[in-house]
Amino acid sequence: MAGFDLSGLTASFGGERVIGPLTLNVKEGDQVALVGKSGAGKSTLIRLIHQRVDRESSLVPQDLGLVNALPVFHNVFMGQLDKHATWYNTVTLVRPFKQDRKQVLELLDALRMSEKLWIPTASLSGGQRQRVAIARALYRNAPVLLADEPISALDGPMAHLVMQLLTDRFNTSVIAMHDVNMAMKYCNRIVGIQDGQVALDEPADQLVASDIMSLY
Ligand SMILES: Nc1ncnc2c1ncn2[C@@H]1O[C@H](COP(=O)(O)OP(=O)(O)OP(=O)(O)O)[C@@H](O)[C@H]1O
Repeated sequence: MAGFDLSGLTASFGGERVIGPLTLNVKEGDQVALVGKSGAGKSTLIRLIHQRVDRESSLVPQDLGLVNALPVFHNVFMGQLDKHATWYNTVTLVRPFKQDRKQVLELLDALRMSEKLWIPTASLSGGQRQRVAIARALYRNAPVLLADEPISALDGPMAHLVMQLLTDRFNTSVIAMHDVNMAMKYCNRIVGIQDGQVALDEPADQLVASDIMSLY
């Protein structure tokens, strides 16, 4: 599976509908930026999509989902936990295999933090922690990337480096983003969410920033 076609997506909290019913058809090659004001429903939608496509996706959740007590290596390795036998994962906890160390190190190098390989995740900065979650998604290497504000804690040059990496490595993605200019630069389709509904769905090259700003 590379794309997906989901319908009947709904979510409610305390009896109040915050998403849908909503239909989203994402084709292979679609790099979708989910935009919309705070509280519009982007994170909830990413979670709903993840529930449906699950193992076919690499997820970068907004809360990152890292295990603070474990080193960076192990947090990145978790991206492939379900691809290995239990014995392999258990051995890795104590003595990681050479080929995995090499692969994780290459990813960290691409994210400019190879020196942090064995550092406990708890002692990293916010931007470094975000890059660990990104490395875990890259390591998983699933057909679809689902990412919820993956560059929110990164400085300008690092945000560009990460978006370039993500769009190079994942042919199909749904990325919730607040930065409209970054969304238009790195994604080829813009989906605007307003009050839990799709209020805009256009190719990025047919929009200007002010078209998107009307959602805010
Ligand atoms: N666990 C929850 N319990 C109750 N309400 C929730 C919960 N999660 C989200 N909501 C509500 O659902 C709506 C959509 O929230 P969501 O986090 O999806 O928005 P968002 O567009 O991702 O916002 P942001 O850009 O601030 O991250 C909001 O009104 C929010 O208060």
